[in-house]
Amino acid sequence: MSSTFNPELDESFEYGTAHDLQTLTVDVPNSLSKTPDPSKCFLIYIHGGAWRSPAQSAADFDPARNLILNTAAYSDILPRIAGFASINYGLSSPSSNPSRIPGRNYKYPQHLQDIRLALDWLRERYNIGATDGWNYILIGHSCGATMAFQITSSLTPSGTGYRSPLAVVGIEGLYDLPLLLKNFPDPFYRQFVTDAFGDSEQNWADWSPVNDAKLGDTVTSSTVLTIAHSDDDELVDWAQAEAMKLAISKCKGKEKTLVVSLKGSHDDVWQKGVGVAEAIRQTLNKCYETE
Ligand SMILES: N[C@@H](CC(=O)c1ccccc1NC=O)C(=O)O
Repeated sequence: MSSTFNPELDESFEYGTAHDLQTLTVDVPNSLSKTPDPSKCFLIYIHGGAWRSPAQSAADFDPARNLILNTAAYSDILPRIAGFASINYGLSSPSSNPSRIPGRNYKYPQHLQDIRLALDWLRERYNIGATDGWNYILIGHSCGATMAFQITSSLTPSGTGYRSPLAVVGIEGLYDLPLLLKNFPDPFYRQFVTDAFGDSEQNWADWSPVNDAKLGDTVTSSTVLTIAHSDDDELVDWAQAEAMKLAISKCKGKEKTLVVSLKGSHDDVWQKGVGVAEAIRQTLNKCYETE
């Protein structure tokens, strides 16, 4: 018997009907059992793009997924992977020129509500993430990393019908929005934060994962929290990763914190795929290291 993952289904589905970005792509074996195999987990990706770039989408996960599936260098982690999913979600638009297209003028927490709908859909359809369901790892790039951590603290309290993710992987993530704006005075940064979160600076701090007191109460002590960042990132600095490391060190799961140093520019890490794939490899190895 080969343990190699052989995707039979690579499809786009609608997880909602409010607009055309409520879709996700799924890549799983057709015969996937509802009964989970505890030696495997699902990889669920949340793309970046500053909550508003029309150029980024669920397809951002393709280069890393293809590397993992087709490159001998990743054959060590392939047996751990039950499938891949990648989520599209509604976007913001410049407040100076608001879009009239449905799903293009989002304000927080609408983006996050779409992520939750997508996860609910995966849970209903494939039993991914249900209390008795498949294990999963949430992976996010840039603002996708922000949302991966934000959504985790609403999924994990008992009674939600979800199990804790095996890991949360933040790549080139935004974790402390006031600090980001302080370190990057270019008006573009303030603009995209305002477009997504409105004018209230308090709101920016409240939504920053570094200030999420619930994260530590909700993840289990075995949840791996990965902060991956590249020295070559020209758009987001290490100060974000450092701030999140400090915040995580106060969590119950701190012994499972993993810091991964990547190479390549902010967008190289997903466009070339090596950075995202490498963060996933190290995370999976950490998740299963005690076996
Ligand atoms: N390529 C994006 C820029 C972008 O995504 C970005 C820029 C600075 C800091 C973070 C960013 N994205 C995070 O999700 C754009 O064209 O809007």
